Amino acid sequence: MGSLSGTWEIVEATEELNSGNKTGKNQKLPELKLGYKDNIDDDINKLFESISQKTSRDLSLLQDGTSPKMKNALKKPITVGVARSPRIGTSEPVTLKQALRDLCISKASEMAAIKRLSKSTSSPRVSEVGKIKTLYNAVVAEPSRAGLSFVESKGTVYEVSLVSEESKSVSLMETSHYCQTEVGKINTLQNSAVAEACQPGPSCVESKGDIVETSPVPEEIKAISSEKTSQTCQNAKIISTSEKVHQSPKLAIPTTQNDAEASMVQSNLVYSSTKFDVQLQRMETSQTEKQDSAHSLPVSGTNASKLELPENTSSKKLGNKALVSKNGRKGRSQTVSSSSNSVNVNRSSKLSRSTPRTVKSVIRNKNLSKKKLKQDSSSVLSALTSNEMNNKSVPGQTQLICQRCRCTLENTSNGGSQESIASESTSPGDGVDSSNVHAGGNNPVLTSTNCNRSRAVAKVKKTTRLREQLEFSQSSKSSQGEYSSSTSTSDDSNVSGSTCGNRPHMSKDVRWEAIRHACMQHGVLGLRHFNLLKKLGCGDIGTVYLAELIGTNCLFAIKVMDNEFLARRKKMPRAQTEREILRMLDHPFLPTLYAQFTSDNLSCLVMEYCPGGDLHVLRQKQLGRSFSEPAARFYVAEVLLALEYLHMLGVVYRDLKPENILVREDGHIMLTDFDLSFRCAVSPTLLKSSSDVDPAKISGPYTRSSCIEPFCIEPSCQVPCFSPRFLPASAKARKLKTDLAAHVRSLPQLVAEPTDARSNSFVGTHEYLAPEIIKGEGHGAAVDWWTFGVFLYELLYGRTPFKGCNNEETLANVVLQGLRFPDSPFVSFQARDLIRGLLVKEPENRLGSEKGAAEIKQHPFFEGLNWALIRCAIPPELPDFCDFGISELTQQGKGKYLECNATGDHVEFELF
Ligand SMILES: Nc1ncnc2c1ncn2[C@@H]1O[C@H](COP(=O)(O)OP(=O)(O)OP(=O)(O)O)[C@@H](O)[C@H]1O
Repeated sequence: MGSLSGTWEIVEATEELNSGNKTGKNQKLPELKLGYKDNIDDDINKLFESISQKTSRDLSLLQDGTSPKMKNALKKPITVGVARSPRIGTSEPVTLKQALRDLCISKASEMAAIKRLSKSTSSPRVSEVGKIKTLYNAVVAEPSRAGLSFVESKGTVYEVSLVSEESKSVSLMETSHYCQTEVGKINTLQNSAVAEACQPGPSCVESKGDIVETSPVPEEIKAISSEKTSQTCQNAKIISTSEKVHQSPKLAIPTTQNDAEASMVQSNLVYSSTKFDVQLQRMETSQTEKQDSAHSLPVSGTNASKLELPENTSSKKLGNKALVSKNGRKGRSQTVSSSSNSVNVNRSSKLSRSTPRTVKSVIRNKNLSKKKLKQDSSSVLSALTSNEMNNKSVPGQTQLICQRCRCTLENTSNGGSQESIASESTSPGDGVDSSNVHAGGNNPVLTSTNCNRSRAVAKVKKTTRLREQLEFSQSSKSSQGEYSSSTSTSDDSNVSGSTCGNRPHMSKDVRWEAIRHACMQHGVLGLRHFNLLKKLGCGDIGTVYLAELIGTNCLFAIKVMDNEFLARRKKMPRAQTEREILRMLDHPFLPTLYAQFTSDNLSCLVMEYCPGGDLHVLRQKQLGRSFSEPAARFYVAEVLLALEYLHMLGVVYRDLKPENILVREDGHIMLTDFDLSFRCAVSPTLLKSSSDVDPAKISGPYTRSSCIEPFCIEPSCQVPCFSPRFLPASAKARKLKTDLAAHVRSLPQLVAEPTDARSNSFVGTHEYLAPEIIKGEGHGAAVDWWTFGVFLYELLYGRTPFKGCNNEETLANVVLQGLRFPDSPFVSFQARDLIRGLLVKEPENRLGSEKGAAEIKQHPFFEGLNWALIRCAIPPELPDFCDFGISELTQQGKGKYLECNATGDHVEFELF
């Protein structure tokens, strides 16, 4: 045979087979026709037989000196029933040797594949069956590992719930049949993705074409607590690669970190590729109804997170499957498919009103039960807020009081509504209090009809109860009242009136009572109801006075702004911004706005009074004009929390400096002055942090030791018997700490601060301006981390780091000069390291630019700090803190600083 290989040709010619030997030349080899319907073994056998017969016959002929005519005949194409190429109708000449080799290889491959399959299903490249089996295994294995379970079949709908390790009850029997189809492959792919999403670890699913490979989940990740698991389960990453195009589909289901926010689960599926565009989309195809199966996983609550899988499609369409999240169709999740060649990674996700991914079955310990309770409360609260109380809600008690304030209703109907945080919300109704709403959520609007009011009262009562419940569950050991992450918005009117509101963290404040009482008594609050005692200071847009609400012994700081002046100087927008931001705030380290009104073209903001002066003045009073490190740490920590909160509300502060940090009566701080802030949208995102930690940003001991609250383990807390014998206790403690720190860092991180916000304004204070502002490149939230670094520097060293002889030089230094630390006073490595991380000139490399305050909080400078209880921490001692008694102030203030005609409408006093 070998000697004749060059003379024999086998040409696939299906057409010729069908047309019945048009040339007539093939008639000489009819026995080589192989039928499509014969099985491959028969075909091969026949082929071999024919070839051997012909070969021996021709050989004998040739040897006998047969005519060359016969040789030519042997070169004619023969028809082979089994097409080698999918291009049917075309002929491809193939040598006999090749054909035989192909056949043999093919056969051998088949055999080997079958053999391999019988041993293991791990190799998906064997055949379709192999692939499907592999995929099937992926489905079976992954959910079971990730705590997913299939429960019921509902047509084509896959319901996938996220359950923890404990509740893994997998009913796999129902899944077997669907894996026999291409739909099964798709479903498997998707389920793998979902399963991966629930993996409490950083593993990912890689899909290469039809093949799904699932990386194992590290054991230590599995071992995290179920609470952490549920958090972790919100994050997922899928990397899928089709044959030709690499894709990076991402399934990200970010969730909020705190309990109140946990009620909102956001699903964001980003699945992009060029050829393998994947959308989650239901495809109604009757043809495949039989093939499809649905598997629903047990979910607690009525709203499971559902993924709806496409009903069948042929394998050719696999690359273009659309996977649809049911949530997405309900508007709960976003589905983003990329167009070709663009990997659309939409990391941002919007908080939706979706029902929380509850995991009742998993909640076994008390903590989780509590958390669940809180989630339920908050979800109900948020539901009420969004659905029932939209534009109507106010806390019950205040509502009742304010109902009697005719002024309130008049003001409401008068409009005076101004744009507020939420686009849909307006907040008229002066004299009406605020309601507790989620940040950036719905601001209440009180309607003027009694009917609506009474309905609102009922709802508000309900909400108040819920909020109390929530507050109760959220309360810490602090004796200083409740803290809630929710925000109150006060009413607003630039016409006239007043605001009496109630903010959770100040709900027991007597000043609220005083304001309410005044509201009831006078109807409309105005300047005439205050004794202006002292001018506290004068800013760009207004003057701040210390004032007493007449007859109440309650002191307030009233910021008075002349509207005409503002309009002339085009500063109205700044005043407006400040007013809007103040209305949103409800935080212990940010000012509380008690009321606002307009009198005689003067806009007035009634705020909490801080008798401790500002940090700039306080610093001057320190020994060496700088704060000790513990004092500085205390102040910057509180400022950090305030900034974090502002960022979460979509406020980039931009004007951080000691002058704007006021000291409260109790020694804690209050960040004021928001007229230079800018507001932006925030899209809370859950980031995987293990790979996200950029070691370049953090040097020094960060990698070795870090505050890992709440798992922080001091060496003194070590239980010696838990330490391995061969390790000294301190080494063991260090190792444990490092492990835990690494573990905490590997957990997903909620980023609820604006990371993409942009502004081009040139605002700030020279010595505090970030390089990107000076360069006019556009800036975002990272400017606050720059100023935070300058602020810390100034507190510790008594001067700012880039100060020049004049403003121009200062600006040049900010952009060009490297950071230097003076030799004295002595400042710890950790403090300098933090400053170094913050004062990075490129905003994208700056500490905090990626994950916001959370990134900064983890810095060793704050090690051991109990962030949650910082309000209970004892503030630094205040030097000769001069707290005027109210009577003294009243005596001092009357007529001395201001001339205020309290009885009439006309108010005269020095403004600027
Ligand atoms: N709630 C308050 N309690 C005590 N003092 C306050 C209070 N709010 C403001 N002040 C003081 O009043 C002064 C003027 O404050 P204001 O915010 O109007 O101006 P500013 O801080 O100079 O900012 P800007 O010029 O950007 O408006 C400040 O120096 C501040 O110390």
